[in-house]
Amino acid sequence: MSPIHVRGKQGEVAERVLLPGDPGRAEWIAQTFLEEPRLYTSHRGLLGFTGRYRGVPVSVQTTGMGAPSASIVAEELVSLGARVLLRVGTCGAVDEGLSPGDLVIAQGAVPLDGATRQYLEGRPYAPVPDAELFRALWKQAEQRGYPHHVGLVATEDAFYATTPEGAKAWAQFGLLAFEMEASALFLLGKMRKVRAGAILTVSNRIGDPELAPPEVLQEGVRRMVEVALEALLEV
Ligand SMILES: O=P(O)(O)O[C@H]1O[C@H](CO)[C@@H](O)[C@H]1O
Ligand SMILES: O=c1cc[nH]c(=O)[nH]1
Repeated sequence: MSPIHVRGKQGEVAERVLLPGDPGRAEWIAQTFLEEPRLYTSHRGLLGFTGRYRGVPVSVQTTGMGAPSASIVAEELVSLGARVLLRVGTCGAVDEGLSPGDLVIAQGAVPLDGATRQYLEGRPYAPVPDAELFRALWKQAEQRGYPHHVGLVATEDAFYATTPEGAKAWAQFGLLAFEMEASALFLLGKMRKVRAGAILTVSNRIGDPELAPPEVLQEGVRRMVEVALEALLEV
């Protein structure tokens, strides 16, 4: 029997899973990086593929946008046998030192989202990634010399509610960027005893009306996926 949303069957999802928000990115990753990719679910547009990377089974599963959708997908992936959940996403820069196309390796995610709050039932908590996955991401980015930043991100619900002024206020607490899924994935990693991590590409500055030029964004995403796949093989 398949779960309600991720309509894969037992055995169709690999232990190691990349999690982009965007189904187009999932398809591109599967076609560009995986050997013999096979679609196991397309329900609700949450495309999921399994193939091999350097001979090792890897899945790439769309989360959709936001922690409510990502948490549903993560729970169902775990029920299907996933043991490593690695978000490959985009983010809006807060810190002045970040440029479009740079990579951000999340060391923790401030949980501004409602899904994490509901799971925690009001408890204060600091969602952090799996330490070994985090270390592998950092090492792989460093080895390749790709511009990258390591630190705190915030997971928000309302993309358009965050203003440049609001972002500036967060910058004083060391926040690098905003995104919309990491905190719930990190929390679920701890709750369900699987490894979770997140690497992001800077797609814009908070408040920009447009994303970075396509070629800059595409090269950042390509680097992010390369780093993510190599890190996946280390855990
Ligand atoms: O590019 P993805 O992985 O979707 O990530 C970011 O982009 C979406 C918002 O545009 C949100 O999902 C946010 O987290
Ligand atoms: O949450 C997000 C994600 C990407 N870009 C933003 O501005 N905000």
